[in-house]
Amino acid sequence: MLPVLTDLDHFRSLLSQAPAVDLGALAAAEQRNGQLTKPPGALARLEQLAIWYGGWRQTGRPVIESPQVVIFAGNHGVCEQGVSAFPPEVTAQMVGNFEHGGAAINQLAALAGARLDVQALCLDHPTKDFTQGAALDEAGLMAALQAGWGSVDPASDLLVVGEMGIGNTTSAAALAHALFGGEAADWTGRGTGVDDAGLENKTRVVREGVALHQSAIQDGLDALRCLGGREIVAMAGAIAAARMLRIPVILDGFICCAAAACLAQTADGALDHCIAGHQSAENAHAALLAKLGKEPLLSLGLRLGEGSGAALAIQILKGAVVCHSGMATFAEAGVSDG
Ligand SMILES: O=C(O)c1ccc[n+]([C@@H]2O[C@H](COP(=O)([O-])O)[C@@H](O)[C@H]2O)c1
Ligand SMILES: Cc1cc2nc[nH]c2cc1C
Repeated sequence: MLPVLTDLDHFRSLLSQAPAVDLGALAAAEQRNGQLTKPPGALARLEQLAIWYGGWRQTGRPVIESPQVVIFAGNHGVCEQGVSAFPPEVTAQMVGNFEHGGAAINQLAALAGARLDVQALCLDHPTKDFTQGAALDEAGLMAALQAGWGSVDPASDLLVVGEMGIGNTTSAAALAHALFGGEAADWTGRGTGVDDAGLENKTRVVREGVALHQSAIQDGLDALRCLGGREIVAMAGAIAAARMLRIPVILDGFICCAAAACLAQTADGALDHCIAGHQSAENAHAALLAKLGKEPLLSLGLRLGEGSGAALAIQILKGAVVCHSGMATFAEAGVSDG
């Protein structure tokens, strides 16, 4: 059962005492892997994925039966600074599209056999423009965290979190810059497709926003309050809830990874139950994945968000797990093991 979140310090303490991978299950999965009818290591990364998944699911012979995809949507005051190629009303319009089954994620979640949930977070009340003040107050941060925390189905066995939010690559870039330093330009990309002048303006916005808040940011949760959008905060809440429930997570693109980075910069090892589904085309995603120590499963140049790359990667993880749990051992199949 998931505890009810009381306040931010409660969340911090839950993160720091989160369950670890089950070492017994990990050993059992490793042992089974060594007996399967293939040359040692021939399934390469698929073998490591299945063992990792079994460790978190606490079994040496895991199955994936009930994946869940949750998409959070939020609106961003920083759009007033002209940081996106699209207008903010597209966020609510796309929520309608998700609800009617017309978006890419609807197709990809269905293909992966995943349940899809959509949560629109106060779309009529954008966060404050973070170049003017903190994006959220503490109550707003808590509410969005709680929305994510409460969205995870305890009966699911794999989680993908996705997002929709015009302007959110600016917020994600600011979070990465605040958490990992460097220059604003290192973390700022074209998002939905701003031109060169747009990119320059967006980089200025990221630089100014981070300069305004840096002294107030001690950890990832401070960063989320100052610079985050509600959908980014909610993704962090859902990823943390999945950890409490021992549900492995596949991370999506740049914005999802910025949310995840806020957890990693709040408690060591907070992303041990996560793998990177893909590397998106957003400029800084590769650098962010490197900071997280995550190797993406796919690199298709996607830059859609919505959890789409991670939903596609469910199929890779399913492939790993069906081989691991369904293959015969050398002894069972009567194959000589060399
Ligand atoms: O997932 C990514 O890496 C990604 C890269 C570029 C754009 N997006 C999507 O595009 C939207 C944000 O782009 P922008 O230009 O409005 O900041 C948001 O809805 C994201 O889902 C997503
Ligand atoms: C149309 C559209 C669809 C999206 N899905 C995720 N982000 C998006 C941004 C736009 C602009």
